[in-house]
Amino acid sequence: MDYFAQLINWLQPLTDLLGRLGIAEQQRQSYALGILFLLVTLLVLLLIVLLLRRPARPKAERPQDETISESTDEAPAAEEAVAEEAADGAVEEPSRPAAAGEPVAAETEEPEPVSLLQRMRQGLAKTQAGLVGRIDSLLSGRARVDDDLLEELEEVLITADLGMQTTRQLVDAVEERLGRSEAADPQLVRQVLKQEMISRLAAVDSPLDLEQARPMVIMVVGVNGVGKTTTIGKLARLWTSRGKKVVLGAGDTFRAAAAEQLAIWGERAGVDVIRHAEGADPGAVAFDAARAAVARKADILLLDTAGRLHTKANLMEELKKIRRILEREIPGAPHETLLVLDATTGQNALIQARLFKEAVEVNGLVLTKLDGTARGGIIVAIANDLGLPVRFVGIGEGADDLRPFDPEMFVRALFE
Ligand SMILES: Nc1nc2c(ncn2[C@@H]2O[C@H](COP(=O)(O)OP(=O)(O)OP(=O)(O)O)[C@@H](O)[C@H]2O)c(=O)[nH]1
Repeated sequence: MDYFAQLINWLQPLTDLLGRLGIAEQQRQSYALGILFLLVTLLVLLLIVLLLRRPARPKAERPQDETISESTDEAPAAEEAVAEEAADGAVEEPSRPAAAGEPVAAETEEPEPVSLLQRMRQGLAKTQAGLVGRIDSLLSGRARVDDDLLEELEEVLITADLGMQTTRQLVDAVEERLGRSEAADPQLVRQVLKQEMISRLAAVDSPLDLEQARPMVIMVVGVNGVGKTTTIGKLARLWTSRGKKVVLGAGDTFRAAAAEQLAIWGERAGVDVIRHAEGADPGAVAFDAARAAVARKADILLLDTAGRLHTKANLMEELKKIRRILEREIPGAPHETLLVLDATTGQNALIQARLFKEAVEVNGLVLTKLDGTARGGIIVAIANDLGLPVRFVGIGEGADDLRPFDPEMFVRALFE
């Protein structure tokens, strides 16, 4: 009640003013209260409007300054020239720009919660259990290195997808370095295997040199569903976060969703995607992508290709044709032909690698889906048998789950 009396007191000047305006005395207080209520409501509304109109956070800067419309500028020239190479002239679709204001950079700034080694260990947990876990149980309780132990070791390595050739070499190395003496400590077997695996992987290891050309043209090949498109998206993200200007070419015109999937990755990474209509000639995409990469002064052109069986000669011919088109547009291109292999397919990945290597000049490998398999030992088999460097490994579906391959870290993640 006191409060009400006080309020009436505060409103006295307003009540007086209403009196001067000729409002009857009985109505002055209710008018004054009504006016007060209106003013408070207006004030609250004003505050809400001001809060809603607060300026948005500054937008993340796009890694490249050219607009996608340039891609359409080049289209006539590109189509004209492609018509010579490709009978079925493709229709250029403008590539998709990054969504306006999308905080592209924000995603790349996430703090690394666990160390690289730790993350690699998590990704390789299944292979760790299937390979090193089995080696450890084989060695536990043994008193010496003898024929039985070596035979069982051979079996473990073969069933863990290290392949005949690599298994034989590893077992021979153990035998050579430890002998079959009474004194040899079986626990040393573990040490020898670890060192041998590191040295075999390191012997063919060579990180991808992105500075060898500009634009550095990377053609990505592999069978269906191994993770080519995903790998390209992850690489685009990785390299743009390191200040490289990347252009993507959606050369998989066969699978309906492939170009769309690549466009989404392109948007996330803030890079241009050169794409044509579904079913178009992949050679035409390669041509336009090469032209666009040069025109836009890109550091890297990543070209996706449709998944194909290594056994289909006509599809392998198509890859050769794409190579020729790239080479004609950019001398030396493709500078890297990256073969993507699905680690979960084990020995089949080794067969694919062999056949792709014979058909097109594969320079490097990407092993994906290591997180989903106990067959990660296949990496040692492929690198050792084929003498090809593993450039990257996929240890999850997340955008940051593609890691540059480091032989020592890989083997340490398995053994330690
Ligand atoms: N767990 C896991 N999944 C992955 C990894 N890399 C790719 N994938 C998944 O594998 C599936 C196939 O990947 P895509 O990139 O579409 O494969 P693609 O080779 O382009 O397929 P095609 O166009 O059919 O040849 C997707 O669901 C990816 O998320 C990885 O390292 N780990």
